[in-house]
Amino acid sequence: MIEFPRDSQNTIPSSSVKIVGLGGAGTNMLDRVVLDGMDGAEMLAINTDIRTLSGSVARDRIQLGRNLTKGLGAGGDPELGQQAVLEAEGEVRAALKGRKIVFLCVGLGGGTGSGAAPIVCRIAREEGAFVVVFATMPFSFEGRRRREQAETSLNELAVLSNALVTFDNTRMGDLVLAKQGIHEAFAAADRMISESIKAVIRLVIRPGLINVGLDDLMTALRTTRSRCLFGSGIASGKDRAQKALRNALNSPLLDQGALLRDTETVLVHLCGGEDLTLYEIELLMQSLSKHVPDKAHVLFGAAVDPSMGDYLSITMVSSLPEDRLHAQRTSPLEKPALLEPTVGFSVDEPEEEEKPVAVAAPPPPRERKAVAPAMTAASLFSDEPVPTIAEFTTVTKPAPEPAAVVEDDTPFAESESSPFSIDHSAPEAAAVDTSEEDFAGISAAASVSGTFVTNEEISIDDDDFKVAEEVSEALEEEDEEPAFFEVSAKDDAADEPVEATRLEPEPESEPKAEGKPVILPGVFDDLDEAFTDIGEAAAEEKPAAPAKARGTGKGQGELSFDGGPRGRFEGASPSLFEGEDLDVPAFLRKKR
Ligand SMILES: Nc1nc2c(ncn2[C@@H]2O[C@H](COP(=O)(O)OP(=O)(O)OP(=O)(O)O)[C@@H](O)[C@H]2O)c(=O)[nH]1
Repeated sequence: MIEFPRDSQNTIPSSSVKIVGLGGAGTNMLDRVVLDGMDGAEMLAINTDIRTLSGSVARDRIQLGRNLTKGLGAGGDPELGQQAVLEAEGEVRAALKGRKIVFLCVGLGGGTGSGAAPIVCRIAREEGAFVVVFATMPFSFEGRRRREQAETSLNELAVLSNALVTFDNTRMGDLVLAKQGIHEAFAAADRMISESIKAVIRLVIRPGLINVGLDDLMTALRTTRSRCLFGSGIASGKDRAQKALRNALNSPLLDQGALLRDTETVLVHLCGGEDLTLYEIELLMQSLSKHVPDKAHVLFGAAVDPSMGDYLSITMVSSLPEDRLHAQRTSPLEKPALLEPTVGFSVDEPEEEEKPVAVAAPPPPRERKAVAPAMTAASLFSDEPVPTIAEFTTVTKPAPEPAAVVEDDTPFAESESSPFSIDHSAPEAAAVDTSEEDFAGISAAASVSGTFVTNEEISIDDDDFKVAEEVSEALEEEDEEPAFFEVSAKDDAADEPVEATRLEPEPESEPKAEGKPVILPGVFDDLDEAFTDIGEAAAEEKPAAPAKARGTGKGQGELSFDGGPRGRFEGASPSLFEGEDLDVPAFLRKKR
């Protein structure tokens, strides 16, 4: 059923809207909103950390815990964050007084955000505001403690807020290439959150032909143990309605549209320029109805905004009970390879639509064998250019803990402010506690790595995706033995898929990693760098890098720069490309 709410009194004046950024992450999100340009709302930054606070572009700022934390952050302790906000309760209350709607942006997992968010939320509600919380959950690599702190705070916010929109940083991190830095992952998350906030604000404050009110928003975002689904898309030109809808359905928070299939209520808002026609609206709503259950309650709003020009935007907001969300996530995606990921509002680029997704593949000259490639399902969806040289590296599974995974709070506890300020590009700064054993394991693993070179681009079809998914799943299995895959390239012109066959570990004498470290795709650079530094140190007859950050370098004596270990390719005829033996690991070839 489609419902057309017509009560224009239900919308609120923009002067009554306040966007609050709380804690380090919240302040960064708020800054992103300000920098992206958001009219019609006041911005307020709240934090314990005076350094981050004073760097914020928000006009209004409140420092928490002046006496308690004395300008420093809460050091990852929510208890401290809670006491700090209670110290400034009067100031917070005064700043929120008279607001009709408050958007609270916060990164959960740290001390200030997790501890103070429920209290700020309560104060805003007591002041009569409708409170929408945008909260991020920590990356999985941040460790269990942060995740638990985030969950506790999230549960409180679910009860206290009117609407809760949750973003999983890990999930949004999938939007960037695995090898890109954590800054990129945070930036991608912030962009998406900023677009979501702007879309929701537009939805409720822009006067429309058919208005959407706060009660509609509340209906769409029921809070008790449910998570928000959100998608928005924008397009112009011919078929703009269809394209905008497709872009919205591609939003990662809708799991490429899959999550809508189980929803009960969807709020849909369209906005176009003065040439927006009823016919377009009807077409779009008809298409949307194919993606939601027949019984779904569709709340609909539309607005004409001359500044949209030829563009048409669609915003969809819904929610799904958490148990169904988990069930959905464990079921396989249906057509993932055909959909491109979008970050919040995506502008349709018709020329790029036809391009096949490209992935580097091994060349045909002779069938090559390699062990678990650094290829994940996420990397297949990335619209970043795909390299033509794909490095395939041994990936072994953890026992007991992966070397590159941080299980405690160390990197953030060490910093008084947002982890955003950590220089992750410096390997010494990263909390990679690589043991001697791990390092030996990594050397052994690296010695059997190979490199494939290709100039070809191949298109990915569903079968190829399944292969990638299988590889990806193997990488995620917790209690597995080392996962080895034989990867072969077939002739794409003949429309044959890339194949990856799981291999049973061979009992031969080849050195295998005993410590079973996980080499995550994102740490390849660091490892490569570590090897390079050790190689340089050896060449200059200097001691290798300090053991704490880099491992001890044990086993490096076996690595020779002349010829180099050939691992699995030992004895095979060399694969030469532009005078280089591709069977020798790349980091060794660099040193020649
Ligand atoms: N999206 C996004 N998430 C961030 C950013 N910085 C940190 N986070 C996430 O937010 C969580 C909380 O970090 P902060 O906001 O810096 O911590 P805090 O709430 O200020 O707490 P304290 O630092 O203990 O005072 C982290 O665990 C990260 O998962 C950011 O810039 N963007």
